[in-house]
Amino acid sequence: MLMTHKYKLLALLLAMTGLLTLALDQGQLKPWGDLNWLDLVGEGCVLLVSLAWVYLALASRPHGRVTLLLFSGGLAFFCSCWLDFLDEFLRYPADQPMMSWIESLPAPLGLGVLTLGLWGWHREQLAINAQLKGREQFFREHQLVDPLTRLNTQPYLQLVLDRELALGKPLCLLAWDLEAFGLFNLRRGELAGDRVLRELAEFLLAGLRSEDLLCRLGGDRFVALLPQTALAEAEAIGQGLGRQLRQRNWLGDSLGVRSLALAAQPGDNSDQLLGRLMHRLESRKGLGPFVRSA
Ligand SMILES: Nc1nc2c(ncn2[C@@H]2O[C@H](COP(=O)(O)OP(=O)(O)OP(=O)(O)O)[C@@H](O)[C@H]2O)c(=O)[nH]1
Repeated sequence: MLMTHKYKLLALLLAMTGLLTLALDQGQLKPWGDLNWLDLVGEGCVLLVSLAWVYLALASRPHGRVTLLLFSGGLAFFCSCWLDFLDEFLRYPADQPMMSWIESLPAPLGLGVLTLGLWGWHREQLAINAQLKGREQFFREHQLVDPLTRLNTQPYLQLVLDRELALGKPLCLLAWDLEAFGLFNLRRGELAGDRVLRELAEFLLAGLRSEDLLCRLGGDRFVALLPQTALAEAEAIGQGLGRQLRQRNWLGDSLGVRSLALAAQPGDNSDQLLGRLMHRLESRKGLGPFVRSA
């Protein structure tokens, strides 16, 4: 990510060398004995922190207005800190206040712009949180995310399931299993297989309700947890999605999807419930898919 911002990094380097040249031109080196080491360490730390802000903003963000605000604000603040630091080594003539202005002005300006950028980042995060609602529910633990589909994985589903079952809330699971996916991979290649998995994840996510939690259970299986849902309602949701799936050409003409709904029973834990679901899915093999693309 950092190298996509090479022009911003270049601007930072230019600002640094420009200010260094200006400071050396305007000031005179202090004698070694006049250096205040405590100030030097303090100013040095602030300088490093300001540099870390710029680095973190650039390393974690793509191009865009918010990134530009964060970078410009961070850069202005960094310039102030840089001159403050150089100040410790240089003495400027008392009758030339220019260096003191250049040193003082960018800091408040930069912090203002940086705050605007953080506000933009906050609004962006709210939008992303809303988008993530169907992918994560109560825990944010990103080792539990499948790198291909960005859906949560089985351990995460079990955490949420155990929590819901312990509360005694009624719920259903809705599962999808690609039929003959291994063969599809062999014929069309793994990359085409990956694309189908990603498309299916996006499709299911878009079709489920915001309170449902969709996870990938490894390989070609997806399971959604439908809280406060009766079996008939879960089956209707599954059938509705199945009808829409038939129109999707990315499924390919050789690929089908089995789908199954299952209600939690009183006293179930996540192992028992998922075990029953997998057993029922397995026993459907060979009976033909619920959904086959047109
Ligand atoms: N492209 C791709 N394939 C995967 C991925 N993970 C698992 N697979 C493949 O998914 C297939 C799953 O095999 P099975 O569970 O036997 O399923 P199937 O081939 O659809 O067979 P049936 O379910 O019996 O119809 C295997 O061939 C795996 O190699 C992945 O991330 N990407």
